[in-house]
Amino acid sequence: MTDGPDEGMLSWDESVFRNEHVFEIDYVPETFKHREEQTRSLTYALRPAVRGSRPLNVMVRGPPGTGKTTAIQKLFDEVGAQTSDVRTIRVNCQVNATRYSVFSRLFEGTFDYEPPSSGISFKKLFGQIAEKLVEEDRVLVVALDDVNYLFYENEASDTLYSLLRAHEEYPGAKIGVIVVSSDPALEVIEELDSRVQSVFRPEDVYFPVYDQPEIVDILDERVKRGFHDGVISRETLERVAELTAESGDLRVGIDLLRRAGLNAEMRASRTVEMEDVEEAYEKSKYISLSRSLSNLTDTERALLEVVANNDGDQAGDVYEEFHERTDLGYTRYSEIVNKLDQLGLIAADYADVDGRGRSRSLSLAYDRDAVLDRLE
Ligand SMILES: Nc1ncnc2c1ncn2[C@@H]1O[C@H](COP(=O)(O)OP(=O)(O)OP(=O)(O)O)[C@@H](O)[C@H]1O
Repeated sequence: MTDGPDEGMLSWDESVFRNEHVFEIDYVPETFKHREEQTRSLTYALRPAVRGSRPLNVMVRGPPGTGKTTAIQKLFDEVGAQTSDVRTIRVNCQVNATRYSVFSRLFEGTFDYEPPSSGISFKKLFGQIAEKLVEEDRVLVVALDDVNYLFYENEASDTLYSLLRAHEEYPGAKIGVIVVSSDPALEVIEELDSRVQSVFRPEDVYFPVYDQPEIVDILDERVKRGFHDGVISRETLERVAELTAESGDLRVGIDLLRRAGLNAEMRASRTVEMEDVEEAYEKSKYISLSRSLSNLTDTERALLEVVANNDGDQAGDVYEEFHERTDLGYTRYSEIVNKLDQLGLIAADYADVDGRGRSRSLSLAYDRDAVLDRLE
């Protein structure tokens, strides 16, 4: 750097970023620190598949942003590099929340094209996938990522039952299942039908939240790849880690770094300072809120908006307004209330109401304006 008058100031063609892409949501990190034990357990469960046998089923649990999806992606990449005799398919259940839609994804992963849009029966869809497996003598490993969404739609038992009993209907079909859940309130196994429970005895792999020193360690790697040298001080990075640890979701930290970098550029500064981080946090702290909202249907969004406008009201009163807006009945209403509650968007608490016995009151789990802004 020179001692000229512009020292410390960015010009138009300069950037604090060496590679902004490392802060994007779909970026798969080169290194995956502090998950050695979990990676070992997953590898152990999948090892039989590489030898041509049915792998162990696995249940992966842990709060949001603790590396579950990344671990599976890395594992599948590794299996793919070892052998072509194993087909690995990850299904995002936030998007594919019914048995039919999960199997459509499996069809696509098997044949490299989508099932006919005119629609075929579930039995046919399943039959074609299984027959292809047997014909190719391949093992299929299915990861049901964010499986909690299958539970919200009451589709989990049927989906798992079909996958786990496939070899009975299609002899020779070898399928292993990894279910991934980020809902701490969901006791995955207990909530499955007993017919599924009797065949599903998965290995347990738990992903705890990262502690602050671990977060510093992981984010430091991104900083090195993403920012030019000297852009962010250790002290500022530690503040980022401290804010990230408040939610436990590593996505907050990654988003914080990116936004703080953009804020620094906005000030035409070559360095990211505390003020850039604090300002960025006002947005980054809502990243999990934005993520949950982006997957809601129109009626679910409508209900959330009604709750936002009647924060703390009784479920019965909220229903009336919801019904007026959507014309939907009480059963559907209750299902959506439960889903929003399980997603941590609202809290549905029982309370005594004068003279009316016990009733649920619905309140928002986030700041009202933050929710309404993001629903627009
Ligand atoms: N150990 C790690 N090293 C580097 N990056 C990581 C690590 N763990 C998580 N990440 C990053 O954090 C983000 C969230 O991770 P990931 O999607 O794997 O979490 P998750 O547990 O599957 O979350 P959710 O339950 O919400 O789906 C991703 O951008 C991922 O790259």
